[in-house]
Formats: sequence, structure tokens, C-alpha cells
Amino acid sequence: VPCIRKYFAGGVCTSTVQLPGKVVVVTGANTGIGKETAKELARRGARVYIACRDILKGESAASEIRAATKNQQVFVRKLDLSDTKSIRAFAEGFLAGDGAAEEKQLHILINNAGVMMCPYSKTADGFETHFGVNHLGHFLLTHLLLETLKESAPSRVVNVSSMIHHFGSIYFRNLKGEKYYNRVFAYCQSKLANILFTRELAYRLKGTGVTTYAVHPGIVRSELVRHSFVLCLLWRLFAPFVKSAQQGAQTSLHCALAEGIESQSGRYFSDCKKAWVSPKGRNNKTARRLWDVSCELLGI
Ligand SMILES: NC(=O)C1=CN([C@@H]2O[C@H](COP(=O)(O)OP(=O)(O)OC[C@H]3O[C@@H](n4cnc5c(N)ncnc54)[C@H](OP(=O)(O)O)[C@@H]3O)[C@@H](O)[C@H]2O)C=CC1
Ligand SMILES: CC1=C(/C=C/C(C)=C/C=C/C(C)=C/C=O)C(C)(C)CCC1
Repeated sequence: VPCIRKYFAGGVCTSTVQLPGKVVVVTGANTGIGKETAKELARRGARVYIACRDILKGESAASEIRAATKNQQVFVRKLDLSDTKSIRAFAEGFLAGDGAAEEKQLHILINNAGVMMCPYSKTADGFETHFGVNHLGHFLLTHLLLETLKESAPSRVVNVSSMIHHFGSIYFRNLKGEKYYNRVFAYCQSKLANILFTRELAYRLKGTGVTTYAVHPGIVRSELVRHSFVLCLLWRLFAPFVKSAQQGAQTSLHCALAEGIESQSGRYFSDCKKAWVSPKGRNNKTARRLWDVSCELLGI
């Protein structure tokens, strides 16, 4: 089992970059891959903002991270990606100071939070939940923080996607899932949207010093499978093949920290190296259309 575990553990972030004075936001960092990502960035000396929908869960993760890293600069902020009001309030609060410190800079934004295979539901703004939280929520958050990211360049945006994007398509005529709904395809679509967003964002940010990367973290033991009895069972049955959250955080860390990957902006990484993207994820026309439709839906 240790040998199998080692084989399936995947790539390791080997960057030795330290982050004193750097500011980081990680969404969904109260648990799973996000928490481990935030922990490592705090260990390297960054001021880390845990952006999560449940402040109590966030505080408990923050205490754990402070204790493990001896970094007291770990803060919790409310961010519910299923509500654009909450996203706007988070961005306003973050940029205005909102208690702990006035953040005029943001060097690393990790768009990590996500939901998978939930029953049909809508966000506060009427978007299908996977598309609304996994894609539109992070799209709006990035938009609101973009000027600060530019002013803080060199800076990075890491979008946590998935290999499952290979099975996704963007159904422009059914983005709200009202005509038909399948929870697996809804998740796949949202993860493909993460890849296309990364691609278009990189194109638009050329020359600004802000770079962006999409990530597949691997198959990771976490709460993501909470809505699927079958996946919960599979994850248990195949435990030796499933990464720990700490192993799952490595590719996000690589994309946030590794030196010399700036020319790879817009690309997709898995196991800390460039990986193959589905043809749909390489389509510039779809990327552009998704960008325009997202702006329209969000009124930005
Ligand atoms: N685990 C895996 O095998 C894989 C994971 N991924 C991706 O990795 C990322 C992290 O997932 P993972 O750590 O595994 O899953 P977890 O379920 O453990 O963590 C997801 C995080 O997202 C948060 N979240 C969910 N909805 C919202 C919302 N509306 N607003 C704010 N935060 C929200 C959760 O908060 P709360 O605790 O309150 O629910 C939680 O903190 C996801 O984007 C996922 O798609 C990709 C491929 C495989
Ligand atoms: C085939 C197979 C597995 C199942 C993989 C699955 C079901 C992957 C689903 C990925 C998801 C849901 C990604 C989320 O973004 C295990 C259990 C790893 C064990 C080894 C063989």
C-alpha cells in the first residue's frame, strides 16, 4: 500500500519561493484542497485570506493553519459564491480594509471552491448552481479584484478545474439548466468553463504581469463527493489510489509559486506539469463567447 500510495500521490511542488509581504486569497479554504493550499502559502509567510461561506468553519481552519505554520496573518472572510451580493461585499471589504488590514495588493488569487453533482438548484441570482458557483462566481470575483492584481504584478490567478472537463460541453442555450438537467454534465460543463475562462483571461492579460493557470488537482479525498453515494463508496474502496488533500494541493501550489512558468499563462496543469486539454477547452471562439455571455449574465 505505501508503494501504491506513493505512485498515485502525483507531482510535488518543488518551488522554494517564500512569500513574506505577499497577499493571497484562497476560496473554499476551510476544507479539502483549499485548506492545504492556504496552509502551505501561510507556511511560506504570506498574508492569507480564507474566503468561505461559513465563517465558523473558516475560523476553525484558520486556527489550525495558524497553529501549524506559526503565521498569525491568516484571516477569514465571508464569501458565498452562490450570491453575487456576497461576492461584491467580499471584494469591497477586502479592498477597503474591513478590520484586520487595508489590502492594497493581491499577489495570488486561488479560485478553488467548488460543488459537484448537487441536485438541481439555483443560486441567489437564478443561475444553475454548478455554473453559478464554479464558474460565474469566480468570474465575478476575479473581475472585481483584477485592478488590484494588475497593480500588484507580478501576480497570479489559479483556477481549480478538473480532468472531468474532457466530458464537458458549454450548452449556451441551456446555461440555466431549465430545459434539461443532468448533475454530472452540469459539473463537467462548469469545469470546462474554468478552462475556457483561464484561456481567455490569459489572452486579455497579456503584458500586464498577471498570469493565470487552470489546474487538475488529481482524484482527491475530500468533501467534494458529498452529494454522490456512489463516489463516496468508490473513494473509500479505492482509498490507496486517491490523493490526500495535501497531495491534491501540489499543482495549485506549483502554478501559484513556480518561477519561469509565466510563458505558460492560460494553460492547464496536472501533477505539476502541463497537461492535455480537450479540443473544446482549446476553442478560442467558445472561450470568447463564454466570456461575453458571462459578462452579460453578471451585468458587468
Ligand atoms: N476532490 C477531487 O477529487 C477533485 C476536486 N476538484 C476541484 O477541486 C476544488 C476543491 O475541491 P475539494 O477540496 O476536493 O472539495 P471540498 O468539498 O472539500 O471543498 C470545496 C470547498 O468549496 C466551498 N464552497 C462550496 N460552495 C461554495 C460557495 N457557494 N461559496 C463559497 N465556497 C463554497 C466549500 O465550502 P463548505 O465547506 O462550506 O461546503 C469548501 O470549502 C473544486 O473546485 C473541485 O471541483 C477537481 C478534480 C477532482
Ligand atoms: C476509475 C478509477 C477510479 C475512479 C475515478 C473517478 C470516478 C473519477 C472521478 C473524478 C471526478 C469526480 C473529478 C472531479 O472533478 C478510482 C476511484 C480513482 C480508483 C482507480 C480507478
